[in-house]
Parts: sequence; structure tokens; C-alpha cells
Amino acid sequence: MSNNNENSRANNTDSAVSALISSISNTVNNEKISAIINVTNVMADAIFIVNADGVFESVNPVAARFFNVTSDSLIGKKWQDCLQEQYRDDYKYMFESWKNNYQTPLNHGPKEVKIRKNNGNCLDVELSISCLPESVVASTPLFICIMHDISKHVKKYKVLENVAKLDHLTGIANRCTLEKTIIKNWQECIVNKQPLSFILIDIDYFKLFNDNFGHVKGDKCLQKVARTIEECLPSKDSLVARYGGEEFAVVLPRSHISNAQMIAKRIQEKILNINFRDLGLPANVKISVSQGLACEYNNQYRTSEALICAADTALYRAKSEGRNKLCIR
Ligand SMILES: Nc1nc2c(ncn2[C@@H]2O[C@H](COP(=O)(O)OP(=O)(O)OP(=O)(O)O)[C@@H](O)[C@H]2O)c(=O)[nH]1
Repeated sequence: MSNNNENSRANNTDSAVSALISSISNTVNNEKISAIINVTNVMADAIFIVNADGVFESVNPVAARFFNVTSDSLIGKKWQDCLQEQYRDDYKYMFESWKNNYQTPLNHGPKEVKIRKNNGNCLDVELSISCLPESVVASTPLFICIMHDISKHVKKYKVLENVAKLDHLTGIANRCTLEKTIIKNWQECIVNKQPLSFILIDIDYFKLFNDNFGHVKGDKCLQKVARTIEECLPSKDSLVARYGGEEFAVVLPRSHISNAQMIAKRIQEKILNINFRDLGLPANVKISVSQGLACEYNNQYRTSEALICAADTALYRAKSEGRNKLCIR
């Protein structure tokens, strides 16, 4: 480290220490606090100290880097204002409640939060807050806050989460997500006495498509079908998932059978209109789907599995009655 850096760090430390000490008039153990601040200033973790009003008393160089400002510029400001909006009120409330009940020590976290950098960007951090003991600060409560940058983990977690939730080929929900979604919607719809519709969609004669045009084009066809179904869904609550091979499932919460039937018909028509010329196939190559629809309303089915079974039976009928057909259970 250069002498310049050492000098500037020493100056920062001195100014932070004197700012803190001058602001804490009743503290009997100023030396201890200076020692703590001196230690935090050379630590690799992001550390700041706030008072009971949530005002920054000291910010070490690593924490200042997290906020993308200088340590000095934060002193005197409310630390909660450096959090992303959605977390601010929780922490304001935490400090307010603590002030009304001094007896319980405020020790919190570690908890994942997002802080706001000076440039407007957000940073994912894990934050813990600990009340400094009375042996260090006699009359003015101070809190030592430690942050760890977890942005790389959050990014990796999101990637893995998508791998776990989505079907690799089509990018729509996979079977596991479908099952979780049905269970969640089943409970909500039963409790709120609302309908829940479920459609199973199976491409007709898909083996022939693969045999005639190859599996690579077969894969592209599955992607087109997934996109087409997705485009027909009415709201964000609805879900299309890959149920298996060339079979798809649609969950329509709060959808009565008439509405679900309309959506299924739209899917049927749009799939008939898919063209494969971009895959180098002749314009007359077309595919169709068979669909089975079932709707839970007024405790018609006892379980979500029974609802799925009903849609499956209806799909089986659609296949046996000639395909390119929608059957309702
Ligand atoms: N390209 C491709 N083909 C798949 C995939 N998953 C399943 N398949 C194919 O889907 C075909 C399904 O064939 P079948 O179960 O006989 O059904 P079908 O030919 O569509 O006939 P029906 O359903 O009775 O109308 C098989 O040829 C599978 O190899 C996949 O991910 N990619």
C-alpha cells in the first residue's frame, strides 16, 4: 500500500472517529469506540455504525464502496434511506419499536436485503445488525452493521432456479413447476370458492412429424407449439407447462369452463395455423392438437390429481374420436 493511501485512510479514520465521538456526548468509553472504528476501518468486511435514530455514525471504506460514496458523505444521514424502497419501512419500524422498548437487545439478521448505490444501481447484501454492549457504550445506544456482498450468489441462484423451474427445450414451465402451481391454485380456488380449469394438449401424430422431418425439426416444432399456447393465455396467473414429450398442460385459475373452452379453441386454431417454412418445410405441412379440458367448481373433484385425471380422460376421448378435437369432462 502506498504512503498516500495510508495517509488518506488514517485521515478518514481520524475524521470518522472524531465525528462519532463529538456526536456522542455521554459516552464514557470513547477510547473503546475509537478502537472499534479503527479496527473496522482495516477490515475486509463492509461495516458501518448507526445510532438509535438510524443515523450513520461511522462507515468503513469497504461499506462506503458498497454505497459508491465516500465515508464522510454518509455521516449524519439515515442509513435506511440507502436501502431499496421495499426494505426501508421494515427497518424504520424495527428501530422505532426498539426505541420504545430499550430493554430487549436489538440483534438482527443476517438477512438478505438490497442496498441502493449512489449511481442508482442496487446491490444484494446480507446484513446483520448488533447492538454494541453497554460495556462499550454506556448511555447512547449504537449498532454495528455488517454487510456481505451476495450479488454473485443471487445471480447464480437465479440461473439455477430457472434451470430447476423451466423446461430446457421450450423455456416454458416444467412438470415440477406445473405440479406446484396446481397445488397452490387448487388450495386458493377451493378456499375462495372459485373455479380452476385445467387443459391437457397433445400434438397429433407427432411421431410422424419426427419420422418425416427429423428430431431437430421436431424439437423446433415443440418450441413453436409452446410459444403459440403461451400467446393464447389470458393473464399472468395462467400457466403453460411441458407435461411430457409432446404433451402440454395449461392451468387457468379463476376460469370457468366456458372461458377455458374459448381459450382451448383459440389454441386449437392458432396451432393449425403454425407454418414451418422458416424450418425449410413446405407450406402445406401442418400440425393439430387434441385437448382434454376439466374444470373444478363447487367441489366437483376431491383432489387436484382427480382434476388432472379428468382432463386426461377427456384428452384420451379427443384422440379416440379422431384427433384435432377438444373434449370436456
Ligand atoms: N423431437 C422430439 N420428439 C419428441 C420429444 N419428446 C417426445 N418426442 C416424440 O413424440 C412422439 C410421440 O409419439 P406417440 O406417443 O406415438 O404419439 P403421436 O405420434 O403424437 O400420436 P398421437 O398422440 O396418438 O396422435 C415420439 O416419436 C417421441 O419420440 C422431444 O423432446 N423432441
